[in-house]
Amino acid sequence: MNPGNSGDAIRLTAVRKLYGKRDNQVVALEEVTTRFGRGTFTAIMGPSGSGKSTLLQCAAGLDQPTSGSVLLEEHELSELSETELTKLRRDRIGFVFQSFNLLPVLTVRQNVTLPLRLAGRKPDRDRVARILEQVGLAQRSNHRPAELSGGQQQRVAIARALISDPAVIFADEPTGALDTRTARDILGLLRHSSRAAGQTIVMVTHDPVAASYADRVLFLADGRLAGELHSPTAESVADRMTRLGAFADEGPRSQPVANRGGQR
Ligand SMILES: Nc1ncnc2c1ncn2[C@@H]1O[C@H](COP(=O)(O)OP(=O)(O)OP(=O)(O)O)[C@@H](O)[C@H]1O
Repeated sequence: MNPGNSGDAIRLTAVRKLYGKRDNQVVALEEVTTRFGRGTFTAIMGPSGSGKSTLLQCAAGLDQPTSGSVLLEEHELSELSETELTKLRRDRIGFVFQSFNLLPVLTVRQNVTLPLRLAGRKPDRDRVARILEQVGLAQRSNHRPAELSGGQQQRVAIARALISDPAVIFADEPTGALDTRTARDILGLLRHSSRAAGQTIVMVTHDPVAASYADRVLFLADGRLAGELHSPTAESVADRMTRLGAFADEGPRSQPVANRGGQR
């Protein structure tokens, strides 16, 4: 292990990401430097198009920065081959997306154990039972996704992310498709994973209430870091988002009061 990195699960240094060519080039990320401590839960917020998903994709090794470095545990991602990256993602990273990405023909149990079986590992019966219990799906293990509610499907996706005991879980709008109550269950589950199991959670969200479950919120604006909040509350997050102009077209109540012209 890199001795200088013992407290960090992920470290980004001067990460830049450009899309497109010359005259229609988009700067999605500009000089982003930050770290994600082991066992911490971070929410990433910012206006639409500010680079949140790009940051998540680069940090998870799903996309390559144009320049800069991403260290995930002791691995410099740009130095890994595609095969090594695939193995790292499979063994050390869990993903949860808004769209669940479950396979409709498989049962809950088969969906949850799929990552292990793809990796040629035999699922441990007790562990599978424990995780299904933890996400409240013990009674549903033989059902197919179409027989479950949206919240239950998202819990299957979380169980699937947890099954290989990943060091890091990346979640992109994991509660975007869920009602408020179900969303809170899911967020509680993610928070529990960081507190009880020491997993590092990085979650993109638009929702200040969802972000308030995290230990820290990172704000992005125009591809740059625009501050962070520790021990966030829904109110403090909403206030910061309003100042970043994120809610600008949602009506007069959410307009900044004190600032003119969007200045911060
Ligand atoms: N594959 C791509 N090709 C070209 N431009 C892209 C691509 N992916 C993202 N972008 C651009 O990069 C910028 C950042 O996009 P990104 O999806 O990371 O933002 P975001 O903050 O996640 O947005 P949202 O909240 O709307 O999902 C945007 O201007 C977007 O149009």
